Amino acid sequence: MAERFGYISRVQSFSACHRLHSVHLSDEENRSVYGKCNNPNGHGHNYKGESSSSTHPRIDPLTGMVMNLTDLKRCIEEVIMDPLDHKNLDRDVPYFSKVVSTTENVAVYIWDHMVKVLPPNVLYEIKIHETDKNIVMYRGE
Ligand SMILES: Nc1nc2c(c(=O)[nH]1)N=C([C@H](O)[C@H](O)COP(=O)(O)OP(=O)(O)OP(=O)(O)O)CN2
Ligand SMILES: [Zn+2]
Repeated sequence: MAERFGYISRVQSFSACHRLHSVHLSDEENRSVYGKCNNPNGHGHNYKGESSSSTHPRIDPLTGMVMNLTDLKRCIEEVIMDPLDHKNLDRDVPYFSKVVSTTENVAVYIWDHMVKVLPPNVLYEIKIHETDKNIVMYRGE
């Protein structure tokens, strides 16, 4: 039987607040760079994260799966929901105490933590919708 290849992905929404503020910039530079998003009291988002499988995942002929989506769900709970959902990213997540909580850096954070708990060569892309219009994709580069 010819080998088959498929792609899997799981979407998960999470809510968090943050403030765009870089420790490497002065207060005036922060205001200039981030504008309203530098408001000291922060603001919130209903983020939507999507974890997609690797570039060429084989469908196991015995199980019929690329990987069990239940395992991906458990990984998302551990890496995204537990540390990020209903949190203040800058105050509750140590990683963002020195890293500005842009959507790009949220995607990098999720990638760096998810790649440690998934089987090797499975994770292909993390896509984060910060708003309906602002979307970031990260592939581990
Ligand atoms: N490169 C990035 N730019 C911006 C980010 C980011 O993470 N990476 N984040 C923000 C702010 O967090 C902000 O909350 C999002 O911008 P905002 O203008 O509120 O969102 P929309 O563009 O969807 O708002 P509309 O007014 O409806 O267009 C800013 N920049
Ligand atoms: Zn924001």
